[in-house]
Amino acid sequence: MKIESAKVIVTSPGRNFVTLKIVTESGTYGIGDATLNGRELSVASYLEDHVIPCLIGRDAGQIEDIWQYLYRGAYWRRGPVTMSAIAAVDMALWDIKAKAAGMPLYQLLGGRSRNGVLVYGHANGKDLEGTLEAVGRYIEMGYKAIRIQCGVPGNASVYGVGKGDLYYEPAEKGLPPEEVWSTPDYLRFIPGVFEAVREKYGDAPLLLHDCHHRLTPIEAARLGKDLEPYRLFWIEDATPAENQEAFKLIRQHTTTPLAVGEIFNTVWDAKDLIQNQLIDYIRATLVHAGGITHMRTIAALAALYQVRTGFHGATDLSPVTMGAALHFDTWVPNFGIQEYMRHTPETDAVFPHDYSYADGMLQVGDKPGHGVDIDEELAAEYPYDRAYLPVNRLADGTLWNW
Ligand SMILES: O=C(O)[C@@H](O)[C@@H](O)[C@H](O)[C@H](O)CO
Ligand SMILES: [Mg+2]
Repeated sequence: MKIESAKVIVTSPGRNFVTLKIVTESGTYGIGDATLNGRELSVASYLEDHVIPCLIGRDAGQIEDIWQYLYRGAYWRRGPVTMSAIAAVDMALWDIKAKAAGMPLYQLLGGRSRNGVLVYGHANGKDLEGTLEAVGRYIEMGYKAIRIQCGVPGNASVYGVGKGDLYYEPAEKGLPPEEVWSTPDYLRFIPGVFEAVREKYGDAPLLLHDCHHRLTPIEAARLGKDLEPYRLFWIEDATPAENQEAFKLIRQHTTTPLAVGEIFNTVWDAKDLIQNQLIDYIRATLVHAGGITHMRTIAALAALYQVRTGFHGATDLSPVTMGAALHFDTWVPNFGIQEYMRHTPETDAVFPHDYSYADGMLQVGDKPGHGVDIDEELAAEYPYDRAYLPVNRLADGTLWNW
């Protein structure tokens, strides 16, 4: 089944998405997500100017060979732009192969390993009262797992406290907004938030929290210890992970489970973390870590060390990633949990899909492929609108991690 054409579709139904569509000579097509929040056009160009010319005429069924060709053949390996481009090709080719086989992608991967995909939603509030109310709303919607982010008194903004409730969009149009951060205020305040949640809603809800790269290892160790009475499911991105050894220091101080990796893009970013059991969940997901082909490598290594998947699933990952990830989640033996930040209705209209939410779980559909499409006409109505993630500074102006 030869690749006849391929194109990149950039659309912005409320936020920017980059999608690759590969069409074979038989007319069967597949789509892949190539969205990299704040750097979208770099991946669009990588695909249009450097990858697509090399795809035309190749056998769409040779998924592994094309993956190796794009990874080794680029000479310059790894990185979010390269690996997001490779991911988009990979997702589209797996979509084609499953459609050609007449089966949903999870069947092609190895069949169903679970009845449904446990997801977590995002309860957040500008203050403790608003956050407690948001947690109640997620419990009423049937969520068993809830991520909790709360405004910190004295701080104008913190990560994860959005403008809305169901939808959280961190990127802003125009140039990067600058935020100010106080770790001492945060470390003093956050344990009390989880104490209040447990007091109000009991021990049953699975509670998660995202530190979003802002702590040093010893600060993360302190927060992990302070949160132990509230038995969190995980704290995420407790400290930047370029130095994977940093997690040793956190691990030796606390039993709060650790998740990391949404900004990872190959197995090499996580190898030492996994092999030394410094983490409990790996957050890397299809769109930024080389697609289904490479995520199988990462998940297989993780399984050897009882590390489970915890795919990133923010709104800046398109429904194409969500759909393909749910097929992976349905199959992968060492599944942990799937993040589920809902997309807006206008985004869902551009990307019709067959996955659905009920009672704290997402279910994949049984259509051949990954079950997500793109309405090109509708997509064309939303031109690209440059937006950036915020930049973070400490009170003295030191540039910090957002
Ligand atoms: O865990 C998460 O979902 C966050 O870390 C994301 O919202 C992240 O900030 C965005 O994906 C960045 O684009
Ligand atoms: Mg995160």
